[in-house]
This record gives sequence, structure tokens and C-alpha cells, in this order.
Amino acid sequence: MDSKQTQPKCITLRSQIAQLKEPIIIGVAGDSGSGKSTYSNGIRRLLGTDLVSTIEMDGYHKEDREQRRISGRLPLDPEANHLDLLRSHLALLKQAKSIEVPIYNHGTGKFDSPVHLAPSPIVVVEGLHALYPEILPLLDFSIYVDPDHDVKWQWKYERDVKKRGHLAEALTEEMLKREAAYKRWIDFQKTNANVVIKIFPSHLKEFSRHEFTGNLPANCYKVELIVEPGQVSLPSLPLPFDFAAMLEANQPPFMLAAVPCTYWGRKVMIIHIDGVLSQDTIATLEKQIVAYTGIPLEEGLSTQNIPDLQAHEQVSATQFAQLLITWRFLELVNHRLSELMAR
Ligand SMILES: Nc1ncnc2c1ncn2[C@@H]1O[C@H](COP(=O)(O)OP(=O)(O)OP(=O)(O)O)[C@@H](O)[C@H]1O
Ligand SMILES: O=C(CO)[C@H](O)[C@H](O)COP(=O)(O)O
Repeated sequence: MDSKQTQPKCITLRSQIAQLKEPIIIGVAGDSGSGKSTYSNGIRRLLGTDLVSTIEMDGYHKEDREQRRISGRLPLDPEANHLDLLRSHLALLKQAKSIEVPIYNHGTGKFDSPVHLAPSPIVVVEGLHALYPEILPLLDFSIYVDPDHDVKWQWKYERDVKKRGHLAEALTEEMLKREAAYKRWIDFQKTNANVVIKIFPSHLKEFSRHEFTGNLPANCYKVELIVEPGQVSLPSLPLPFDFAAMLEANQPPFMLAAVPCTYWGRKVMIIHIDGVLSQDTIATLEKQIVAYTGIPLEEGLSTQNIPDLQAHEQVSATQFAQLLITWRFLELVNHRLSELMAR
């Protein structure tokens, strides 16, 4: 019998990914409070949480909060982290072996008991040093999240005081101390990333050149996605967009541009997204991606599993960027699957 006849009728990308023997590892690096979890949640959501597991690198710190207070060391110092242990853990996962992941509890400032992690088809490693030279060779896809100084300050400050129990004065002092450490130990990792996500306050007012009368929500961001082009073309992904609505008064302002550039010696596309895209546009794009990956609809389209984003009413640039990053990642997955088929 023809082997094709024995295959199930609907082979989705997800069902193919689920068969992967060796996990695909995504590294997401960036400063503390830069939005790493927010962006990796986008990929998790569109592929389905059952296929993706996450390793928080904070568990690999050598010292807890009190020990750091005494030693004066910052977690940004690579020497203050067990990067070798992480590297050996990722190598074990690549061999389809389980690991015991160390856990840092930001609520208590102490380490919890390690958690058993069996290999899943996709593993996300998130942390300050996720694209360090020891780790990079084990990654299949790399993302660097790089918000503007003031945006990052606001996000981290609010989160650390409200959710991590830091005292305002001590936190300000530590955040100032972290600035030079960030430049020294963290920032350079962006030069190796497949995708760099830059985030700024909206620039749309400067575009008006006349008195700006638009309605921009508070905390409206401009995202610049610096994306290394992929090797295999994906199916086209049409952008649903109401052209007529653009000519109506009181439409929320937005901008979308794609500009070829060189970034740290590499050819990239820079996608600029600013303002508020319609929720219909985002939802239709999501539906297309979800139809492609094969995730059950109700899981793929829900934003309720992104608790941090719920608090922000306008996250269009972020959502749009999440979709584009996922699409670029799927290109890599496709490439990997076709390599495996050819073996
Ligand atoms: N795109 C966004 N729009 C609005 N707020 C955001 C966005 N991304 C992140 N934030 C805010 O910044 C905070 C930190 O985000 P997130 O937890 O994703 O950062 P992180 O880099 O994973 O942090 P850490 O490594 O310190 O755990 C969130 O609590 C959220 O309030
Ligand atoms: O740089 C960081 C990464 O998130 C944190 O500051 C580090 O993990 C320590 O956490 P905390 O400040 O809650 O003790």
C-alpha cells in the first residue's frame, strides 16, 4: 500500500512538532523586567502550552537575595550564575533526558526545591544570560528584548515593588547600580540574536508635523523588530486591514513599516510598529497562524493566559510583534522538520 494512504488526514505542524525527538531550544535574553516572559508567552500561546516548557535562568543564580546583599554582587555578573550547569542541562534535554531545574522564588528572595523537567518538543530558556557564548551553540532560535531605558525602568520598578516585595528606596539604588553592569555584561548579547525587540514610547506625535489631534492610549509603545531573514519561505500571511477606515476621523493612529538594514554586520529587516492596530486585524492574523499550526482555536486565541498584558488595554504593537516573531520561528521549525524528513 502507498505509505501516504496510511497517514492521518490532517497532519498539522503541531502534530509534527510533537514527534520531534530532539527539542528545539529558544533563548530569550534581556535585562530584568524587559518583557522576556511577555514575548515568549506569545510563542507559547500560538503553539500551545502543552508543547512548550520554560526554564527561568534566575534559578541558576549562585546567591539568594540576602547573600547578594552581603556580597554586593549583582545577578547580572555572569560569574554570579551557574552557566555551566545550565549548559549541561540543555545538552541533556537535547539528548531527550530529563533534568532537575533549580528555582528562584522572587516572592521570598530564596531558592525553592528544584523541579523535574522532562524534555518537551520546544524549550524556552529565559534570562539575563540566555545568549551567552556558553549557551548560544545549544540554541536553535534566539531573541533579545531591548526596551528603551525609561520604559524598562518603569516596568521593572512597578513590577518589583508591587509583585516582588522590593522596598522603593533600596530598589532605586540597586537599579542605578545595575545600569553600568547591564552595559558591561548583558547588552552585547543582542549582536547574536535572530530577533531583537526594541521598545520605545510611541513616536507617532513626531510624525504629525502639525498639531497632533490623535488619541493615543497611555503606555502606547513603538516596537522595532530587528529580524534576521529566514532560509525557507513560509506560506503568505495576508494582513487583514480596513483601508477605508483609515480615512475616517477619530481612527486610532498607527504606523507599520518594513525597512531593510544592516545590524551589527548582518542583513536584517526592521519592522516598525507603532500605535493601535485594530483588534480585528490582530484576531484575524492570529486565526491564520493558529490554522497553520493546528492548535485548538479556543486555546490559541485566548489572551487570558497572559496576566501581565491584561492590565494594559492597548498592547497592539506588542501583540503584532508576538505574531511576527512566532511566524519567523515557525519558519525555523519548518526548516528543521524538512531536514529531518530528508534524513
Ligand atoms: N509589551 C508590554 N506592554 C506593557 N507592559 C509590559 C510589556 N512587557 C512587559 N511589560 C511590563 O513589564 C513587566 C516585566 O515584564 P516581564 O515579566 O515579561 O519581564 P521579564 O524580562 O521576563 O522579567 P524578569 O526576567 O525580571 O522576570 C510586566 O510585569 C509588565 O507589567
Ligand atoms: O536580575 C534579575 C532577573 O530577573 C533579578 O533581579 C534576579 O533574578 C534576582 O531577583 P530579585 O531581585 O527578585 O531578588
